Amino acid sequence: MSTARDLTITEVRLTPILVADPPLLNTQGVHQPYTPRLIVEIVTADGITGVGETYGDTKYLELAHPFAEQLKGRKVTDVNELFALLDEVAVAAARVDDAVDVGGLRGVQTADKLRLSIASAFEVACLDALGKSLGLPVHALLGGKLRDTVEYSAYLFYKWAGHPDGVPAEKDDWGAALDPVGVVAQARAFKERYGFGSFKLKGGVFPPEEEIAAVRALAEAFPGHPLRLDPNGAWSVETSVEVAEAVGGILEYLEDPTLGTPAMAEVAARTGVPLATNMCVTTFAEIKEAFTTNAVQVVLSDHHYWGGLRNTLHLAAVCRTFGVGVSVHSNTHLGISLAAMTHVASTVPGLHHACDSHYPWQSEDVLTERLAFEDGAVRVSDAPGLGVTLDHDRLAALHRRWLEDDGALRDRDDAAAMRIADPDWLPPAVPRW
Ligand SMILES: O=C([O-])[C@@H](O)[C@@H](O)[C@H](O)[C@@H](O)C(=O)[O-]
Ligand SMILES: [Mg+2]
Repeated sequence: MSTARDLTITEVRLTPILVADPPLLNTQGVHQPYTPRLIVEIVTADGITGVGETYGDTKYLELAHPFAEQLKGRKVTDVNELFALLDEVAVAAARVDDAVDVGGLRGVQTADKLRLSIASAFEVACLDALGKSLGLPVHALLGGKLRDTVEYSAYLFYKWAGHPDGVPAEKDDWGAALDPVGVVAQARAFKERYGFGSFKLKGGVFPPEEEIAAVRALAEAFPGHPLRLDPNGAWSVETSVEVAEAVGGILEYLEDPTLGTPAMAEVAARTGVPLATNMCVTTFAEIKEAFTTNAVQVVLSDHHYWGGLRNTLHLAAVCRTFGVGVSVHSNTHLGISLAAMTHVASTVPGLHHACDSHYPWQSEDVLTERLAFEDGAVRVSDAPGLGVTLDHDRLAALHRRWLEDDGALRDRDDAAAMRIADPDWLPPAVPRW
């Protein structure tokens, strides 16, 4: 007996929130005490709700609202149409500078990329709703999981013990990490708490010799564990080559040592150390130059800005064709996105590198139950949809924080956060070293 379903979208709810974030350092500055995210809920005529999550800065919100309007009356099965509608969402010229996005260190900021960063949350919400309606997990809608767990890497950051005095913030229990001893202690805590077997250090914060020392200390403390270093393009080609010569032999890969595909190609040619990126290949248009010049050996897909889970699979197929590895990039995110990342990663053939996730740094979430890392991995859910449940009280509380903010925190700005501690701070000119 067939059951008639009505998967027409009757309501789309957009809830901007601010979530607590520890004082994590990167080459631009430091994370603000609260960071914006956008939670998307899509409700069908049958009363099923699908959820998605993406960046929540103003430039994304101003696109999400008109896009949400266009979705009403369409069906959650019409995901291709959702992407066709994207072109109709106007992006203000001021938002497009084709320059590196200083807030997120995730490559150039084009109109398409901004649109895709919104569409991805709607795509995930549609797939969640469709999965719930069919009684199937999202991975089944993507063709089925190839593994039962997805491995993640510990994401180590140089970090202050707390946000500057007088700045309203949540406390964290990770302590400071400002030298090799601190970085190794942080790595131990990650391993003890979550069982991670590989480590990525966010670099570009201190002069390269200090970061080389930290990587060597990690290698000594955790022999045989894969290590990565990611200075977000802070180094010149010469500095990148020097670092590669110093620690290339103990790195699984070096991530975005320098900015731009030609410079990455030069480092790759001169060192032979595998290079990964979430900065120079961030759109389909950037693939040809990077792959034909052997500039990168691993692309880290961020489903938010690549345009969702299906686009991540398209990217994985292109990477496979060129013999380039693929894995998952992370910026600050919550459990909805971790679930989405885990579903898609479970379906990618030949996933040879542990994925990135900031999730352990997020003490707050909008779910009734947090996702768990066991032995450094997240179990792939077989429950319908993403397998997560929104906690409406938590969502409301984090939205209230966003409403009460005077605007200072609604757009991530790591340099502004650094200026609270160091009033003369400006985002460093690149290359910084
Ligand atoms: O959160 C950070 O400070 C990271 O640097 C983030 O902004 C990057 O997008 C990212 O984690 C990366 O791998 O480049
Ligand atoms: Mg990176």
